Amino acid sequence: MLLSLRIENFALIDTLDLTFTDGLNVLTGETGAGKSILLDAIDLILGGKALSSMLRTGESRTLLEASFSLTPNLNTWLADTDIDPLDDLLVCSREISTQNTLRSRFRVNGVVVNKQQVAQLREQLIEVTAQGQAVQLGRADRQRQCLDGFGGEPLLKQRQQVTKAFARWQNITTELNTFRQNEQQRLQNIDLLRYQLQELDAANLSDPNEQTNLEQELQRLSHSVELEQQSYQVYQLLYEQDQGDACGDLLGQAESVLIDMSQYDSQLEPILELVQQALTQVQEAGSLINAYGNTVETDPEQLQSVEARLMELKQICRKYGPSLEDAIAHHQTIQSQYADLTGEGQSLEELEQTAAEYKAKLQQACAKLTALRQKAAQQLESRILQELKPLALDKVQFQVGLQSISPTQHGADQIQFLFSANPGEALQPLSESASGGEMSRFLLALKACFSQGEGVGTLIFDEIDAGVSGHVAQAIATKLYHLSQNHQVLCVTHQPMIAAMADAHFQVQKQVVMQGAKSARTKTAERTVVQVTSLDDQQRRQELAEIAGGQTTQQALTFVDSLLQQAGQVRQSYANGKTATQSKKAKKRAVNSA
Ligand SMILES: Nc1ncnc2c1ncn2[C@@H]1O[C@H](COP(=O)(O)OP(=O)(O)OP(=O)(O)O)[C@@H](O)[C@H]1O
Repeated sequence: MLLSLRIENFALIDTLDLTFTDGLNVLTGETGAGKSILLDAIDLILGGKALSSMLRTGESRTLLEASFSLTPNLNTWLADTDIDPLDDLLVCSREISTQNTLRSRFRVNGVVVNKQQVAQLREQLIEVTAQGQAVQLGRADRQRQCLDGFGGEPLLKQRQQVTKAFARWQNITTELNTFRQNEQQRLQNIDLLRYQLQELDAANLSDPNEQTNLEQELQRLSHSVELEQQSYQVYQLLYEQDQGDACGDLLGQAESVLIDMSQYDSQLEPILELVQQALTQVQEAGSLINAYGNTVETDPEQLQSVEARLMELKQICRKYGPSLEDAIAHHQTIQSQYADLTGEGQSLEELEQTAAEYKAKLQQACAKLTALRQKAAQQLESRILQELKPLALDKVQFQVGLQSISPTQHGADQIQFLFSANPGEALQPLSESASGGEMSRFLLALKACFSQGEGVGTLIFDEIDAGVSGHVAQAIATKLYHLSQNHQVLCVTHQPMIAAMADAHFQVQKQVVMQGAKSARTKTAERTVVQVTSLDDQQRRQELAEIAGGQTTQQALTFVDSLLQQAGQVRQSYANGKTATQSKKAKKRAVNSA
């Protein structure tokens, strides 16, 4: 429940402190007096859109603060958010400043909070019903929200299921369409890769040095005759010269001479050693070249096969190289691309099957939602009719039309509120057939349907009585009073009958005052100021007379007294009804326990 409101430097308000009561709080005042400014302040505190034009002219900072009584749910929210209760209060404030840019800060019990947190609080603290909502209520989406809200937790949960199922079905449908578009390209790619794979598989590539090795072998095979002859020539030079001494013979001779010499001079021994090593190496080289010469042979078949393989590798490298190493890497890459494109991913058939399954699940979820909506629609129809009856609409017909449409994220139902205020006349869409006053009462009845049990603490009505008069206004007054017995109600009205039902009555006035003269040179200037007075009984009679008749004549005051008497009767009959219901319940409990 809203306990108090403090406003500083906002629109036409300098400073304002208001204390509210439980039950029905009524704000009255002439048109343009500033009633909506107060509601705007409450809206801003709880997350409404801030504009720099909202600040009091000449001021750069506004402070708005509302105190609410705590409820178990609010206590839980405070505990979850790590904010301490403040003397059993919840104090929400908003500071808006305009130094260069518009800045705004929300606080709860002095702790800075963000907009989402304020939005969570708002759901529990206030619900505003304004004239503009009549237009919104004509919209199909708003009517759907109303019906779903009325259906409660099970219906809202099912709607979430539908939203999830729809998102899944939409995703798979997009995937499927993309898959279909890509299919032609995919099949072409598979063909191309298959051809390349066959070619590369056949080439049997594994060693990146194969080409270099084969080129060397080619040289050897194509010069085998020369190599054989030259090997023999080298062997002779080193080892067995036909004519003259071979290198080995000459080194042997040098060795003998050096052996003799070193008998006389031991300094020659290292030289002897070098000659002996040279001799050993020459002998080894001779034996190796001899062996090599024996292996070299002319092999035209091998030469042909090397040439053919080299030709093949060159072609492969031209297509997939430039080097053999690149061609081998390309082979590995296309192997995995081919695997990706063929069968290892999802096939078109699999995707089509999954899409069909998701669609069936979506349809099932929608069907369940439709069934819950049908049930909720029946209940809402009878509840609305029940609530409209005392609002001087006892002959009204109301129906919630449900028409099947293709599934959407909100289900597969087109919802339309159908209404007829006049007996014998066909039901028409609410937005087309209800008059302004009928729409206001419909809004009020709808609010009443939602307002039983736990819910928001404060219901705010901004001129819900627009366009009505006489006994209809009285019916609205009675309904507002009934609502105020379960919730605190804050109501802006021009109707004396509604104002007469108030538990607390505030008069909003706009005055022009002289301000300034802070120094001798400063001129005084006119300023418009909104003031709010909490009326005592006497003041209240005067204000009621003012709004009833426009002047406080004796006649108007007599009318006001009759209104206050009528209000007393409404209170009394509500109290009697409540007592009767309570004793009925007590009796039932006694019977049950006996
Ligand atoms: N941000 C603002 N700055 C200055 N003046 C403003 C601002 N907002 C509203 N006003 C003025 O304050 C006055 C009160 O406006 P408000 O809408 O609160 O009146 P009201 O009492 O709700 O009137 P009605 O009964 O006609 O709806 C009007 O003269 C309006 O032009």
